[in-house]
Amino acid sequence: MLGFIVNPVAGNGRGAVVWKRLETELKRRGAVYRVRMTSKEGEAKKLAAELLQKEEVTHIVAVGGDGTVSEVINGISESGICCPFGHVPAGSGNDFARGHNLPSDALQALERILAAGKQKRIDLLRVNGQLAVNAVGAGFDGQVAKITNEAGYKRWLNRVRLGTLSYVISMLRVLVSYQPCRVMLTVDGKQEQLENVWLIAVANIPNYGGGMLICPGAVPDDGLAEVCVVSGVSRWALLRAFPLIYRGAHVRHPAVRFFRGRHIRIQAENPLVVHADGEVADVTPVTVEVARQRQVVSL
Ligand SMILES: Nc1ncnc2c1ncn2[C@@H]1O[C@H](COP(=O)(O)OP(=O)(O)OP(=O)(O)O)[C@@H](O)[C@H]1O
Repeated sequence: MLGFIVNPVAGNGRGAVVWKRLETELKRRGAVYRVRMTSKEGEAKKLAAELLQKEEVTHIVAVGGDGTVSEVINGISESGICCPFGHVPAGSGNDFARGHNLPSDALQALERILAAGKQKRIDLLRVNGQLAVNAVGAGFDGQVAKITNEAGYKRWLNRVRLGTLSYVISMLRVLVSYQPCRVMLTVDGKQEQLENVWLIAVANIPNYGGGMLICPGAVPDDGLAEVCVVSGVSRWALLRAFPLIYRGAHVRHPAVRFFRGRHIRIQAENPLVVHADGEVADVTPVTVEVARQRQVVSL
């Protein structure tokens, strides 16, 4: 039986709208399912584990954005029950859906899940005892995630359906004050001493932060993470180069380097904020490990 976890506020209310369409279709088909609506942050994780442990649910579907996907996958993992996962995107960024080529149309996504045709095992990233589905980042973007989640303007802008603008405001705030520092990056035992590092992004899929192609070579089921390091660039050169990331054209920029591996250790001169899928998860030093082929996804 399918169990749906719905975040009604995802995508500035799109979650509730998408669920109405899905519910109508499920009823039309006479499908048997369970549904739980989230009422606050962190609840999707608990609800996913409960559906698996207390109901006869065998397949969990997250309806929402990347935050909901991340919480549900962590809930499945903590339940100790192995189950296929499906996703109907209804968020603002929907990087997970993009990274796995899931249909953006809700009914098409549901159709694929119900057909239970193509399923694939995907890698996940483990950091500080939790799983990230898309990416882990340290430094500049960790700081952006931190101040956005703490900022009053995020709630206000979400209310007027301009949630993504809060990240742009935070990015500009961090850009003027951020102090790049020396980082020791160890990828599968190989050490690299890096100077004036702005950020280190460890990704399982190419896209990040609502469509930036930070790690264009990341493959979600190859057992490896792609690591993007931005270093040795001035504040203003970084700002000028920023739009390149939306096309993945930053790969040729001299300030950008890439690594690939399974076991990534980040140690920095100053403690750097670390985010996992946009939520603050830790500070450096930190280890990110590829949890190989951990989750079955309906595609
Ligand atoms: N009823 C609720 N009220 C407020 N926040 C909620 C509620 N239910 C879930 N949340 C929180 O909403 C946050 C955002 O959800 P989600 O990431 O799914 O949508 P999004 O931010 O619009 O999409 P994306 O991450 O793809 O940009 C999550 O961190 C989640 O914990």
